[in-house]
Amino acid sequence: MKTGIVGATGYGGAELLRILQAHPEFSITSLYTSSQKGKNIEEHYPHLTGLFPQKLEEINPVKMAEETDLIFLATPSGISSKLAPELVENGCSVIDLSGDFRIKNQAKYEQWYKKEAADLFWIEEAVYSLPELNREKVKGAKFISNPGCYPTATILGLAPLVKENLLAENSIIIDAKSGVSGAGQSASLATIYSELNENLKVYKVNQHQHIPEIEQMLESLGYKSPITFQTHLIPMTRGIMATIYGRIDTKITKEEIWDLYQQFYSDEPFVRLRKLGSFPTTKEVTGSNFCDIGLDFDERTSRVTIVSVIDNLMKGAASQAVQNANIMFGLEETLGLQFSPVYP
Ligand SMILES: NC(=O)C1=CN([C@@H]2O[C@H](COP(=O)(O)OP(=O)(O)OC[C@H]3O[C@@H](n4cnc5c(N)ncnc54)[C@H](OP(=O)(O)O)[C@@H]3O)[C@@H](O)[C@H]2O)C=CC1
Ligand SMILES: CC(=O)N[C@@H](CCC(=O)OP(=O)(O)O)C(=O)O
Repeated sequence: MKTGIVGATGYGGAELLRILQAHPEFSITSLYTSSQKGKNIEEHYPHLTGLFPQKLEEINPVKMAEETDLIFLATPSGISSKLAPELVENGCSVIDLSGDFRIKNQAKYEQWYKKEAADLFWIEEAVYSLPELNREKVKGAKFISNPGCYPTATILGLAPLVKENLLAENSIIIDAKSGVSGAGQSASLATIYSELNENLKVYKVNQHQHIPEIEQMLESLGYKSPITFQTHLIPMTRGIMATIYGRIDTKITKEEIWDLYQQFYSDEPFVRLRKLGSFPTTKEVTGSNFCDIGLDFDERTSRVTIVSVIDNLMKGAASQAVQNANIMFGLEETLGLQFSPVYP
């Protein structure tokens, strides 16, 4: 399949290049840029020296749709809302890694992203796909909206309990931490070494744009109340840890909760559960498409603690996008994604 990437010079795009280089079905034929036309990707990323001969081309949706079967949009929010519809209309399949088509309510998108929403028709056309929860909708789809990084870790951590309606109203609190690559490649004061090194920062308190995405998905699974969701920047390059708390009012034991998770994820190739009372670290999923989950239940407080980790650039972005591409094209879901995490 002829495959193109827009935003290959960014971090998510670079991970797409790494994964697709070894993929047996998706062949990278074209790379597109808004700022580096005519250059080779190795001028931007020396670690890719000698690997991708094609020059970066300018963005022209009609031409792109003629040249490729599938385009990954690894662009900032506010870009794909314009680009994706033209590509799909011209017959190209699209997977958008940005937030532009995830939130199905335009007013909510504008409130949280502080940007103009995409056209409602195209928001509805885009299939939001967290494969473990809605892969059926993806088969044969032409246009996929890939989930956000924090939502992936959070929703996978909560889904088994939410689907069983076990969490009390207004009881979910998510304390999430991300490595700095989550902010992309462009430098900002918050992410430079001297600001971040040996430091821990909370940011976007009660204002994170992933709140409506998580709430939308939890609502579709049956949890109707708002969540408390806070994010922290931690001095490491990659990884997200979402530590999730919720209250369970039904009489239940921790072993029963763990059994529920085991059953829910028993056939999932990319969700790994730790033994009851053991918890994953971010390094244990680095460079992979895994989401690792550990949990405990405190019978004194009736509170469950769930720890869910992913690599933000992989299961949180690029490798999940490839998982979606595999499903879209009727391929084995794990194709090109069966590699171990990078450790240590
Ligand atoms: N980083 C992460 O962990 C995650 C990121 N995402 C989302 O994925 C997308 C990409 O993120 P990330 O790779 O981190 O971001 P980066 O900032 O690292 O890269 C984004 C790329 O987009 C391209 N770009 C910038 N402006 C435009 C434009 N006007 N038109 C077309 N392309 C443009 C740039 O490439 P060029 O200059 O060559 O055009 C740039 O390299 C974002 O929407 C992000 O929110 C989602 C989940 C996790
Ligand atoms: C560490 C860091 O800054 N992370 C980013 C991740 C967001 C992202 O990837 O943007 P989307 O809304 O397109 O998913 C943030 O918190 O805003």
